[in-house]
Amino acid sequence: MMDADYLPFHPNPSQPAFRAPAGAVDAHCHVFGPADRFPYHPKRKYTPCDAPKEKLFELRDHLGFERNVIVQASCHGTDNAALIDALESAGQLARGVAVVDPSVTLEELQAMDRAGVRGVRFNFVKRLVDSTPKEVFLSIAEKIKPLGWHIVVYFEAPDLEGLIPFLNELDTTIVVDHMGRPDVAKGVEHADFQRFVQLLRDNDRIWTKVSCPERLTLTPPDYSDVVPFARTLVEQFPDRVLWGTDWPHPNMKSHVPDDGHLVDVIPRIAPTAELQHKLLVDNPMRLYWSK
Ligand SMILES: O=C(O)c1cc(C(=O)O)oc(=O)c1
Repeated sequence: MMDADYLPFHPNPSQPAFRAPAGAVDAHCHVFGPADRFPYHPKRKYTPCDAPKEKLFELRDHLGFERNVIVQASCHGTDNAALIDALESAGQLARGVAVVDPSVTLEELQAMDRAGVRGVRFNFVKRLVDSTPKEVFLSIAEKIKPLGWHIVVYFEAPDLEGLIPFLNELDTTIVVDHMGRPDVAKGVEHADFQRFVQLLRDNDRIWTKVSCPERLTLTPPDYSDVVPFARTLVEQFPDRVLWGTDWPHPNMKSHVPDDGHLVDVIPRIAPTAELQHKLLVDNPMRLYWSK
């Protein structure tokens, strides 16, 4: 049963005004359960409502998108069964990012690759996971090399400085979730966000998702205070940005985001058709559908 204070995803999101280009990819979303088929992990730090693949694919069509990149969420730990099931149902219309144990075998990784997995996720957010020794992550990074997978990392802005040496040890494409979660109260010019911008300037193998204004805004459900952060990244790194709904929006406290409204933020952060095409089609297709 979901946590007492858990806010389930929006039951009927609005139709976005923004029309996504043909082939648009929701490059960050999750599937949860259903718990009776895919139980939540005993070590999870939250218990969500069920958010099955059927609802995800329904939302994809409702928002005018064509493909999904489904990211393993911490509530399922390293049991990727729900993710794999969704990938097998979607065929070429979905790819995945898994969370694996250091004991994972090459055969298991190859089976995930055949299902559509193209990366692993390293989660550093303390309220979501217990900390994992860097050596463990480095051993996983070694194991995925034969697959040519990339690494998605989820951390908060205060963690960045300490993580930079570790990120520099990962010699594969790295995708940072949700812009590294900047504190929008500090503004784009603050040293913290500038450190993140500099990280991408210094490392052309580091990408970022310009997602989750709903998590970062100080003025929910208005997302204007987050727009300058995402727009800076889209304009400075147009070939290394991805966008996602983050449906079903786990652990939201301030409000239940309307996915149609999230889509309508896109033209504000990617103000030209060319930038929108890179963000929603070219970049995710290059990273997830190039093999
Ligand atoms: O901020 C969060 O609570 C959150 C959690 C997860 C997860 O549990 O994996 O993933 C996300 O992208 C965001």
